Amino acid sequence: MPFLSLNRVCSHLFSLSYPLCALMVSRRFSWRCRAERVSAGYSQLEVRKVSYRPPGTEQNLLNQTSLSLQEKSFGLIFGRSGSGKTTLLQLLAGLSEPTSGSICIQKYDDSGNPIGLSEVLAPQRVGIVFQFPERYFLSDTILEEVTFGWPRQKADIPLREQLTLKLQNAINSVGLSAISLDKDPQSLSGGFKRRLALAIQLVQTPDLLLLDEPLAGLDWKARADVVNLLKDLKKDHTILVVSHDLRELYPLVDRSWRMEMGGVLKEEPLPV
Ligand SMILES: Nc1ncnc2c1ncn2[C@@H]1O[C@H](COP(=O)(O)OP(=O)(O)OP(=O)(O)O)[C@@H](O)[C@H]1O
Repeated sequence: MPFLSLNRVCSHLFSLSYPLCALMVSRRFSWRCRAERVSAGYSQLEVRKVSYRPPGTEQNLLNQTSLSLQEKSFGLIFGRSGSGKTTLLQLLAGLSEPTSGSICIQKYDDSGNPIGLSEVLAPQRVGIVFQFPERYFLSDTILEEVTFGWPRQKADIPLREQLTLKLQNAINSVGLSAISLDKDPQSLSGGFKRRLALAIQLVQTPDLLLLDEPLAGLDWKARADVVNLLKDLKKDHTILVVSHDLRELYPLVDRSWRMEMGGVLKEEPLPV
């Protein structure tokens, strides 16, 4: 199969002509820019006194955990193995329910005053990349992997337009646009597999991106590559990472917390 450009892919995927795809994408970009210019204030992820005890067990894995993370900033949770870091990410992603406490998004005006009530963080607004995400790739091509579960021929024009834009944004933002989308995901290098794992989440346009040990198992070159990518993604996304690789991620970090054994979270500068 020849190299598939993004425009070609869009038309192939949704049965549209290339000029129509290009028009849809450029129109959407101009709407987006206009919408961004008028926005004011900011929103913040707020975890409020969350405790978690798995059903049928006697012990809390998380105890009165609280944190807040402003949009478009980078938070890092570190701490000993088994302290509860991944458990917290799972709660944020909606994979388990807190036993008590709340996880929400609060909006603020430019002076830092809360606007209205906080909203519960819906699972569909969160993207999570697990440790070693490449182990969960299912498809034969990058395109199928990123668009897994999408409607094919039957989608109406507005939906096709929306999906085309999402695909283009996700592929561009992780730097995969120079790679043929018909490539087998398993043939990619370690660093590019991580890029693909991020694109799979970004295509859903999440408000919050959660990453569990994003540098684990990569060689030094791929690690540097992923750190640079995260630095770029931070400009447009709110990112919360669990990692032991403190030195490499240090330059990106806006806020950090230590998870102590027993699931107690404390805000603390990185010990590097
Ligand atoms: N469903 C469950 N039921 C009971 N115990 C659990 C459950 N899930 C996790 N645990 C335990 O909770 C503790 C915290 O696990 P978690 O994976 O969150 O730790 P972690 O800090 O992410 O560790 P690591 O850095 O090794 O990934 C561990 O002791 C784990 O065995």
